[in-house]
Amino acid sequence: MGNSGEAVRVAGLRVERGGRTIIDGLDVAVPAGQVVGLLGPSGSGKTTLLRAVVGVQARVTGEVTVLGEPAGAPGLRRRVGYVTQAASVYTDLTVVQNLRYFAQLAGLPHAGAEAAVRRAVTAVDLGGHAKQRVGTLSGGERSRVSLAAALVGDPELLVLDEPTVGLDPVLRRDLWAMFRRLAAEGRTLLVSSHVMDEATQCDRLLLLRDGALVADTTPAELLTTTGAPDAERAFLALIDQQAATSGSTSGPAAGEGSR
Ligand SMILES: Nc1ncnc2c1ncn2[C@@H]1O[C@H](COP(=O)(O)OP(=O)(O)OP(=O)(O)O)[C@@H](O)[C@H]1O
Repeated sequence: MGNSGEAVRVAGLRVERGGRTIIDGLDVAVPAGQVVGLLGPSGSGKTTLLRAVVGVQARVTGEVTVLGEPAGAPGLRRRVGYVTQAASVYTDLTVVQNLRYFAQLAGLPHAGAEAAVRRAVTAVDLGGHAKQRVGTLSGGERSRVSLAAALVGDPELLVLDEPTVGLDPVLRRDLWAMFRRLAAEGRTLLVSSHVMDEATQCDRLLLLRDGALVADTTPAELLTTTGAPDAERAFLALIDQQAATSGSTSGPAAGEGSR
């Protein structure tokens, strides 16, 4: 992984979407081999940042370095797995057919592909649905197929945009256990969520609000610095603190439109 232990480095990132500046001068690093949670309210810029990391976001300025290469570089295609919020798999194919296709895209040799597909199906607990057409799966099952599609090529960096939305507590727990396992094996996971209790499962937390970093911390540090009893209240406390200190200088920090 090299690159001084960083999987991702973002420097001076600025992103415009629909004529608005969504992110304005963001600096942040994601250490390699960790599960890093990207948390923040709806509209805070999580997806935009993830898209910049994966290299699919237009109108980006600044530097985004991923596994030592510029974001979106062709050499990263097989090293980075990205799971979007909307399931991006083929509804007319079965689970296994989808995964075989993604294995091919990832350039896996035929011999290794079947084993990789089986591993991915097991990892997301879809063994019982392997031969089912994706179009007939439930929403949660379908999003797990997307996750499996990203896992099948065994990428070094997994960028997951709210992978646990719509999943029941047991599945969420199991998926987080899998994220932890993947990190223990040396992979890096950048996972967005607005479920604050998921924060406790991360090694590091990046808290985003209005496209700016409110905190780059650990779950334990977040609780001690704020004195809050849980991640949700800690986040709210940080927002209040920030609004109190920066409200007069940085515009609408405590105002309406931040959702
Ligand atoms: N194509 C676009 N044109 C204009 N504004 C956009 C566009 N795409 C996103 N935005 C705005 O950019 C901001 C950040 O959006 P983004 O999807 O990154 O937020 P998010 O934190 O991922 O939100 P959520 O948790 O709801 O998915 C939002 O205010 C959104 O309305």
